[in-house]
Amino acid sequence: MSRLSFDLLFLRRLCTLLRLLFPINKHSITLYLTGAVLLGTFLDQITTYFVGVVPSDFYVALGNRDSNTYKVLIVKAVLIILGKALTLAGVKYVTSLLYLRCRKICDYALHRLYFKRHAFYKVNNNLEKMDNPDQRMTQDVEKCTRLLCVDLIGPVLSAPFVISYYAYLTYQSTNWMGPVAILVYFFVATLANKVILSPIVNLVNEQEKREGDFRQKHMEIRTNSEAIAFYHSGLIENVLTNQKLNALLTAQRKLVDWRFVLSTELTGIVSRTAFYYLYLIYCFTNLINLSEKLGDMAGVTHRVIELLEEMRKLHADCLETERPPSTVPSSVVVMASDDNSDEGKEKIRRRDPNTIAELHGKQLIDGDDEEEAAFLLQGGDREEPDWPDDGVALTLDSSTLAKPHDPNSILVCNLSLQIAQGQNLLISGDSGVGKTSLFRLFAGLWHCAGGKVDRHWKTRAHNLFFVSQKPYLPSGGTTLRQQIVYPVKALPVDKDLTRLTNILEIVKLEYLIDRCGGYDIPVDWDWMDTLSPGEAQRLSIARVLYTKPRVVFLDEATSAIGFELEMAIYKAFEQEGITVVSIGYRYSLKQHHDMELRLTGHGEWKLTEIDSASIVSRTQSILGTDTVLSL
Ligand SMILES: Nc1ncnc2c1ncn2[C@@H]1O[C@H](COP(=O)(O)OP(=O)(O)OP(=O)(O)O)[C@@H](O)[C@H]1O
Repeated sequence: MSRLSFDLLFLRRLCTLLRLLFPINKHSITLYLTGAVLLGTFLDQITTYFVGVVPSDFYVALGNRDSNTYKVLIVKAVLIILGKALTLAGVKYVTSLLYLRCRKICDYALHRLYFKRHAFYKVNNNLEKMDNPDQRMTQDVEKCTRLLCVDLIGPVLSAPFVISYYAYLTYQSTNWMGPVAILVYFFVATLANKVILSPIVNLVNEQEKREGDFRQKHMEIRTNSEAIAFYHSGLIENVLTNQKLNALLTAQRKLVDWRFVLSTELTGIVSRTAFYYLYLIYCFTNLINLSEKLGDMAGVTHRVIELLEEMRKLHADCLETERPPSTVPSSVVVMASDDNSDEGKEKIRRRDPNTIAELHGKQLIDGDDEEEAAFLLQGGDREEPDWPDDGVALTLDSSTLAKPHDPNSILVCNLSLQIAQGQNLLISGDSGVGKTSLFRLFAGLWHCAGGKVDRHWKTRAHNLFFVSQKPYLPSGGTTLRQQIVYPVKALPVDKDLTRLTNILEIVKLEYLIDRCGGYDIPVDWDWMDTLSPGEAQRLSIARVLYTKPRVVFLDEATSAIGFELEMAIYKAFEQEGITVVSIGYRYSLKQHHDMELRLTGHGEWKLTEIDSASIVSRTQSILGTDTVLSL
């Protein structure tokens, strides 16, 4: 790991961060908020000055026994205290709004790069040297923006003025009341804190929970990155993750609003005790504290901007240029509705920004990512012409596959093969020999060490559908419909219900309809934890039957399902005209395939035709004729 410190690299990264958070244009809300913070800090300093000098006026009036001046001073003091309370609370409120805005901008920008194409797969699978990207996007971004907006911006920008001014005043006067007042302030403020803070405990609790949910979502993406990458569903995950972020920010906003009330009351007490000649000491102490915070910020800024830079590089070099044009991934979030109306298509063609916001959540940075906008807006538009189609999905031409970062560790050597519609292929071989890695190559997640892969179709779910070894079911609040139609985004469409029920009957999961209270009720249990491995596999198969891809890639996708149901599932694939490429060990699987590619280790392989008739008779002899014929 590279050593990060407070150096030129930090300054460069700080500039990147500032450019991201404070874009210089007339719509830049963060710039306006920073202006408001500065104005508030300035006003706060003025009121602090008056709070400091008003006691001395009282001394003069009391010494002269001047009751008229004393009365005027009382009114003046009350106004000053109110002013101080308001400015301090105002500064706190505006800095908190600035922090929330900056956090949102920073996380949205990182999410956009993270979920675009397969960046999340690369950064999570050690294909790029990047530790804990999830922590960088959650905790580190939070800390970095909080330190910058809440702790540093106001004091750093106003420090030169405040220090020189109070240095001048201290030089001119002295007063023994200072330490006593500070002590009184300390006791009163502590007492007031204790009483007034109680109601916000619940809000803090909620905020912590939301923080945990947000982190958990990123953990989920990290753990299931391969499955999600196979689904090419980065964009729907982006939407789901932003939902968690927004729930967290809403909880934080409530807290900020409450603290606004709180600080208005507290500052009424606080402001009674400021003295300008002690203020200088306070300012210096503050600056010493700030240097500590600046150090903290340097650490997290390195981590956050390093991730941003790495992902930008990844998109610039690897994901775009290392692929032939036909392999540009097309992670499209398609709406699971039959919105084939002319109006719907027209909206999509026009790239209506409201449609994007409606479907995918509003992105803060408009950006000029034409390619991304095109992907997002192609939803449902299946009439768009594909590439020339001769029924061949993929061609491997003398392809050599090796483990990432280890070109000498060859898994498959010089393989020439075509994946074509109507030709079911079984891939077999011992554990760890490279079967799943071949799927990674087919899906464009890994690249060839030699030879080439030609993709004849766009990598979309309705063309090529990958079902990974470990089923992936998005967690919390997900409806049954969303689980079935994944990776497209679910919309309640009544006319789909019969079809969904038929599919659930094929995979024998119809009881889930009752258990979930229908198709469109968000369930409050975790799908992965609650469903058995066999049920999770059957739900993954239901997705295939819903999507009806031209070719499905099944990585031991029926390993936890009984023989009879497996037969029924393969029969359903055949009826739907879905070509199957399976990885599996079971002998009985052979009868559903035309060819077998056997990986024998050390890069060697054997491609043979399968004699289905002899397989069926052998399976019959093992399982009994009646069982097989009845299917
Ligand atoms: N990201 C990675 N980086 C380096 N090596 C990897 C990575 N992913 C997998 N491998 C290694 O590549 C080899 C092939 O893995 P693969 O998952 O293709 O095996 P498999 O044949 O599908 O095994 P199984 O039948 O047990 O699922 C294994 O030795 C595995 O440890």
